[in-house]
Amino acid sequence: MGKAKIDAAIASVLENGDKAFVPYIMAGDGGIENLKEQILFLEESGATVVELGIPFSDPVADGPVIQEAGLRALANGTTLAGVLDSLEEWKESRTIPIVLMTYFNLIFAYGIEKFAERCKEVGVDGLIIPDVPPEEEEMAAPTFAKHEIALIRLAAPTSPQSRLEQIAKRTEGFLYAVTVKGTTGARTRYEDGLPEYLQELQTLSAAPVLAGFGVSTPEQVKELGQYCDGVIVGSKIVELLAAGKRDEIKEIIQAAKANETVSNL
Ligand SMILES: O=P(O)(O)OC[C@@H](O)[C@@H](O)c1c[nH]c2ccccc12
Repeated sequence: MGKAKIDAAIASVLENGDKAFVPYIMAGDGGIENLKEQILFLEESGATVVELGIPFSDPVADGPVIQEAGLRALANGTTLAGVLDSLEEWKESRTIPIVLMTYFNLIFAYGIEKFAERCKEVGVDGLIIPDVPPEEEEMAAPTFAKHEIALIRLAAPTSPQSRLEQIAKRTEGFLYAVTVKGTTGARTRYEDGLPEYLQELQTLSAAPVLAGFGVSTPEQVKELGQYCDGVIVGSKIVELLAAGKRDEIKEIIQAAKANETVSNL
């Protein structure tokens, strides 16, 4: 459970010569009653960890596709407490680790200690909290550490070197390497110097480095995988799941498995 479960899941794909694949979905998009089936589909399709977004009224780091999914989820009554209850109900049915992506306001309103305890109870293994910078994480990080919940830190191409070092040293579970400046969403082109940036993060980080933001095709998954330990895909998965295009989701996940290289980054 917790951080150790994420560590083991990623280590096992890497030992196999594959890359980790982390799909992001918005909890409650399509109805909270379908959350179990959606996550089990991702598990069966070969995902390594699921990143589960909690809908929020002011999603400052989200691009348009995820914002809309959040609005749909809020419109059908999805709440943080409701998502946690759902995860608890069927926790024995899944083996895939769960990482919640949530803004700090929701955690603060819930109560940091109570939230950490509840995460442990329902089988949440890690957290991504995009609006808590390293300078401010002290108010919550020790509580999550006490409950062995991984706090996954985000590194951005705009972070200065000293900050990247600090983030890479502290991260737990994996290091989330943000590949582009700006919000989430599909892109057709990466920043110049991305391979070097990812390789540098690999040398700084003791934890696996996973790249996310703007990845949407099986080809991009393969390309990026050459420079890091795996990829995270959000907007494209959200879009395909809402459209019922599950075969395309499987193709994207499979691209992380096939251990071949392509080069036109
Ligand atoms: O949607 P993209 O471009 O594939 O990027 C992943 C991303 O959506 C997911 O990890 C995420 C959703 N909301 C976030 C907020 C901050 C950081 C990351 C996220």
